[in-house]
Amino acid sequence: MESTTFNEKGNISIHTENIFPIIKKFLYSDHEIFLRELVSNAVDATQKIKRLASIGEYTGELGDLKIKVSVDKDAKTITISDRGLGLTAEEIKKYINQIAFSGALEFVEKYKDQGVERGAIIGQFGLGFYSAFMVAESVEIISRSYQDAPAARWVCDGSTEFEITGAEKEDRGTDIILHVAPDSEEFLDSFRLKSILEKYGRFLPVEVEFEGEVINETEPIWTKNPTDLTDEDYLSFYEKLYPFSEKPLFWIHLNVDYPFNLTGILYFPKIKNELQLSREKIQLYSRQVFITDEVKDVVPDFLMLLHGVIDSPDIPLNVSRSFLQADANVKKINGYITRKVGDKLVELFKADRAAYEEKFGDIGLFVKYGMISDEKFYDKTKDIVLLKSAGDAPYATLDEYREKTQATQLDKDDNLVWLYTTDAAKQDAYIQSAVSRGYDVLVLDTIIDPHFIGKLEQKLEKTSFKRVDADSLDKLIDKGVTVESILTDDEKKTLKELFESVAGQAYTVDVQPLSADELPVVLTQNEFMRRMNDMSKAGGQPSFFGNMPMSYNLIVNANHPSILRVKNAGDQGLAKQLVDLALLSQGLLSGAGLTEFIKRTVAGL
Ligand SMILES: Nc1ncnc2c1ncn2[C@@H]1O[C@H](COP(=O)(O)OP(=O)(O)OP(=O)(O)O)[C@@H](O)[C@H]1O
Repeated sequence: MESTTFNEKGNISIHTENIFPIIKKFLYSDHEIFLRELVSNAVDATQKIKRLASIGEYTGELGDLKIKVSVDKDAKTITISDRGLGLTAEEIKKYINQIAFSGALEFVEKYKDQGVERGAIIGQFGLGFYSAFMVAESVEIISRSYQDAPAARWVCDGSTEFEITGAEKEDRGTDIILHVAPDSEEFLDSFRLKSILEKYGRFLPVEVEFEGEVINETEPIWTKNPTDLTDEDYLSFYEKLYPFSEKPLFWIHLNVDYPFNLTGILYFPKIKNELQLSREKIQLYSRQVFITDEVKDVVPDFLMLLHGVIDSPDIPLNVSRSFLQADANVKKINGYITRKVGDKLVELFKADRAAYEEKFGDIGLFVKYGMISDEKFYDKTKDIVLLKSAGDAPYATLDEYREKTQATQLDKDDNLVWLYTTDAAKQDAYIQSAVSRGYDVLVLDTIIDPHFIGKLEQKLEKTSFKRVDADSLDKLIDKGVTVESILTDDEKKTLKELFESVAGQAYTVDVQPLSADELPVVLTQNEFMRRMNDMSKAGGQPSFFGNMPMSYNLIVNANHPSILRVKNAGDQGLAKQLVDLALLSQGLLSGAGLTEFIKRTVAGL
């Protein structure tokens, strides 16, 4: 067969009339973004003229550099005016007519040897200007360059045709005039316009004036040197970002310029309840332009609980989510933030343990969440995570707690068993009997704790966790001591049947010889089954275990005097009473069962 021998190279051609509507429609999902883009361009133009002046390329007066935004409802126009470097007719043709040819990048390239860093200039894609067409049916540029050239006027109605002519303009700088399209007249509302300006431009580095008022703060504290700032500065900035919030516990000033650029301040909020967690969010900025408060992919999940500001020109902004997740810079930023937060916590712990302990109620959630979700964070914070015991014992670190329990809570195989309660009030009876045996009981009652327990079991050698009601005391920490049974196997069988008939089918009955100091009947929940059940409830997904009812065991203490009485007299009434007491201590006796129990008890008084 003859082989094909095509070999041709060429350029793929794009027809602008096809691509233009796509840019207009889909470049940004949110139409209000046009204002962010145009004001950013004005900021860039202003920064550029300042830079040119500072390196002696521009020797004229800089004058008032305020950017002015105005709206004319009758003429249906929005105007953005700057006193930046301006554009000559040639430059308009070059930078504006060529979509995706960014003058910003070219400027940085040209002047980088004279100290212009990438970070000073916002634009990077050469697309932002066209977002104007999302809201305007035609756009005018009237500009006068700082260079000796006549002013120029460019008009385009959103088709691929444009017109460029001379213009009258005294001042250096650029006016962008949007002739707002009928379907976008909402943007002619000055409240709306002002709120968009404030949202995106609140911390822009050049003053922006709207209706006679400067709407921004040009030097927000995250751009300053931490040594020049006081606690008051940080607190009042927090108040500005999140009015009416409680004071944050502490904060971290982020500042890195290699291998990526990032500044910001992260605050640890005081958490009042777990539901409120995601209400106030971290705000993401790029060169002081607000981008979003959906920082999901930029900030590690567990740090979403924090508040504050992150500013980085290295986060790709105009691209899709999936790209963001895969972006190497974003990954590095994630790692950096995680490390900084870990460092700060260690520093607080070391500097003043008492103060750290006081805050731990609030920050415990971050620390545990972080330890679960990030190995490096686990390593960093494993020595400063604190455990709290029931009663009034002080907080202990993992090592301290190991030391504390080593002598008393080792089982026969040398495994350390850490007992815990998920509800100290409900499980009080169990806690008290464990404590009277000389055991310690941890309080692990937050939503994150089941996962935290799982993580610790995976990381700590020969250590397991059991909830205080998971078994009889003798079995919770199995010391391998066999308690002799007073009863024969036959007698135990009889007792088992008797208790089964009294307890009903919901409970499995197990007759065991336990120490005499244990209760006559204890209701327990197998640790493994209970965890499976809890997990599937928390995950909201039906699972194999989730579909099964909670399983409870009634452990009958074959060595308890009351049980011997039940056996000797075949006393069903006493058996019922003992079972009800066990149910009561788990909060499982209610309704008719409870009423009967009360009646029976009162009658016996
Ligand atoms: N107000 C202005 N004054 C002077 N030059 C401007 C002005 N607005 C736009 N330009 C020039 O036009 C170019 C293209 O602007 P455009 O907003 O499309 O892209 P960009 O700002 O470079 O990048 P991005 O897409 O990230 O905004 C700019 O790089 C700049 O050179």
